[in-house]
Amino acid sequence: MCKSELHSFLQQLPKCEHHLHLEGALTPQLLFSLAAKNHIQLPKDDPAYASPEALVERYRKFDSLDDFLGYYYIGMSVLLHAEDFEALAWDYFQHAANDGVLHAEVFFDPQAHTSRRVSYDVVHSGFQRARQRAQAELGISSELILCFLRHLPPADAMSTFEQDAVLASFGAGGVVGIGLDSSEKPFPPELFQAVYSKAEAKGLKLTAHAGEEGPAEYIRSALDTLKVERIDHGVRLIQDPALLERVAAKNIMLTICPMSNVFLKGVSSVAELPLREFIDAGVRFSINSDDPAYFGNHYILSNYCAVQEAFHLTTDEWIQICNGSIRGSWCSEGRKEELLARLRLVNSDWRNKHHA
Ligand SMILES: Nc1ncnc2[nH]cnc12
Ligand SMILES: [Zn+2]
Repeated sequence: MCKSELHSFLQQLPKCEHHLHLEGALTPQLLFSLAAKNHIQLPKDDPAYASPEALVERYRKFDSLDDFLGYYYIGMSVLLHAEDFEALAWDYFQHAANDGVLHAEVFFDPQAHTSRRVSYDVVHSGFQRARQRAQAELGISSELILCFLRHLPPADAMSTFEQDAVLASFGAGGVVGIGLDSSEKPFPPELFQAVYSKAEAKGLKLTAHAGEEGPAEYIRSALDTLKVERIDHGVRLIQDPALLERVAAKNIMLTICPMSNVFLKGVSSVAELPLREFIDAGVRFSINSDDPAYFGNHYILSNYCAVQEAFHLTTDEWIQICNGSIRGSWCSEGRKEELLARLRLVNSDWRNKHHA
């Protein structure tokens, strides 16, 4: 629970999450229980794997994206069966529901599983079951975004994209778009132009991580060469005023992850993020949790609260942020209307209570 007076308002806002790695929702508790169930030996030479508590302590000391990614890829080695992927995603959706998420567009990393001989169908079917359950039991609509790992060769991304099971999951299979993640430097977006161009031809939505640790130039390249309509993170946009103006004019949405940036030492506190500058320049952004199980259990509401405590936004500014985040979502127009109606209701309730 955050300290802000606006906590109940922030809780009730109809949230859309656009930047959440399902594998990053693997809590140390679930990690250890799946390791035991699946007889996976966790690294013996790293004291962090002595217990879930020791792992939580280690996660507090990440010093960079790559330091985190080392643990992220070891963590997911416990996921073997469709029911494991389902349990992982279901755990996330329950947190999301508690935090007032009504729509979630979630990333997953197929190459990190197929390279361990876990088939795409196993991964996808587990996530699908959790998505259906989230819709039926929690009222959360969701989409999947298939991410390519940029530290692997672009040819690997292409051969993943072209697998029959992958192609079959686009559209009705819940995969609405593609993304690009993992170590940002030295893997500039343009390396992946060919696979993005194929995805565009299939009508998929396009996004990419850029400007998290990498330079603003990576944001420009993601826009120019990959033709993305969103940028994941994008905080380094502040270093290039002309590009910032272009992003604002084109209504490109940044999917910002405040607590992730603090945990991975991109900034020393949330207050250091250029959010005031983005708001003043008309840059659209949504607020997200990235890998909450690795970043102090800061799910989306906790990220909203951290932003409020750092920037003291007005309720009108929050309504603006949520409005942009709904409009920038990749759900149907009908679903957007439902979410916007909910937002109007929260706004009018708040006004009635506080301006009566
Ligand atoms: N924050 C992040 N940046 C890049 N790749 C990731 N994969 C999971 N989380 C990530
Ligand atoms: Zn991310």
